[in-house]
Amino acid sequence: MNALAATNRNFQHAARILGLDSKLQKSLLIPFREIKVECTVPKDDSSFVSYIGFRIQHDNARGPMKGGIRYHPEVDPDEVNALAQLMTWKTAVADIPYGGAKGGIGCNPRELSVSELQRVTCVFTQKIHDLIGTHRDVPAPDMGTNSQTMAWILDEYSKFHSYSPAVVTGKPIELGGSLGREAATGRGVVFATEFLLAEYGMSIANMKFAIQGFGNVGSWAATFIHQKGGKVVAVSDITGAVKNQNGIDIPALLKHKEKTRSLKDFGGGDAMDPNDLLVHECDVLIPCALGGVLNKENAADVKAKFIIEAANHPTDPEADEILSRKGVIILPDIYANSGGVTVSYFEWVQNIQGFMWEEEKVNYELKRYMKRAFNDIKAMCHTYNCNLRMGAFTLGVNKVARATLLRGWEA
Ligand SMILES: NC(=O)C1=CN([C@@H]2O[C@H](COP(=O)(O)OP(=O)(O)OC[C@H]3O[C@@H](n4cnc5c(N)ncnc54)[C@H](O)[C@@H]3O)[C@@H](O)[C@H]2O)C=CC1
Ligand SMILES: O=C(O)CCC(=O)C(=O)O
Repeated sequence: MNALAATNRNFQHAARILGLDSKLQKSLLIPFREIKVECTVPKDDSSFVSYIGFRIQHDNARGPMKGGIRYHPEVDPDEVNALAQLMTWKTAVADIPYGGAKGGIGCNPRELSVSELQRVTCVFTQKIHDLIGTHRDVPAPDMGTNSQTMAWILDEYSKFHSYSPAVVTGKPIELGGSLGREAATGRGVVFATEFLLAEYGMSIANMKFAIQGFGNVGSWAATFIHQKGGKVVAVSDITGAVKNQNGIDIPALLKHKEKTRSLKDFGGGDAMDPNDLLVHECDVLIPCALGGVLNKENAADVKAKFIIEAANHPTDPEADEILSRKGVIILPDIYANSGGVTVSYFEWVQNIQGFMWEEEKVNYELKRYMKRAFNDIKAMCHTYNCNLRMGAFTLGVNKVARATLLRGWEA
């Protein structure tokens, strides 16, 4: 099932539970605006290459639209649309004053030089600069992009408008980025994991974790789990996978990856087939890479008792049903990975105030927001007798529906 169909299905299920008016349901699903642009840039060898870029602005009932920009060869409009919609529910679950958006360019950043990436980013920004803005739509990093990408967007945007650091978040600290944003999604994932495990009288120490993806989110999540005494028994990324039943030395793996840009040939574990990571023996599985990786082909073979959705939309609805029948507890993406956008919100607030917070304050507030959202989701699960995904969806959809109605929406 494609990402958009799956996301719509979860939304419709939540809307039915909430008893939302059918016309309002339809209106909430249709994106506010869909932008598709062609980005042609010279390569370093002077030949030209063209990419399609998207920015889908899903909803702005609760505030400016917010969400990352992804550079990946598989970016397609339906997937960006689904990810934009997920941002709308995520910002509502986190209770931060934003709507949802997402962007993407269908390129492979691993095959482009730094100057080629800069040119693609600048052309994309030239095409969308009129439609983003501090109080309109605020991009951030996602897969394949990082603080440098945000610095280029900020620079290009500022050529058309006044200098506006709050037009993007996830920036370098030197340009008004927030302390703690780089690690925030992984840190939030680990807070969320602790809150969930505590419900079952468990903690991270000595539990076994398997992590798919070792980029921004995966590497920070692995680092914090390792620090808290959890055993990361398997890690994979696009270059390969490594396992060690006694727990991988994560700082050593980070050093190896920094040196070789790969997980291959790491001395502190055995190589494994990356396709086996999701069904590896562990207590907690944390997908931190692509969407749709848990599906009807592999769900029955998952060994984990808990799945923490650090990636966006890693579990399709068929897998959801299979896993639920097996008794696997899934902490959904729109809550589990909301630490990133929550600290993006803190960054935006700091930029608007022209003030910088200490990192301790950022991390303290992040934990507080994540705890509140967890309790709010639990309350919805209790009210509607539903699982955590529907608890999070009903929480998010209800807030957006109420804001839409209060602003005067009429059928
Ligand atoms: N960066 C952020 O603040 C946030 C990211 N997310 C989500 O987290 C996920 C990861 O994002 P980032 O860490 O930022 O991206 P990233 O680009 O820093 O890292 C992605 C990782 O996934 C790996 N990967 C790609 N294809 C793979 C495959 N087929 N098998 C195994 N690994 C594969 C890459 O090698 C890399 O290690 C995405 O789903 C993203 O939407 C969600 C919320 C915020
Ligand atoms: O930090 C942000 O604004 C958005 C991060 C993001 O794209 C996501 O949560 O999926």
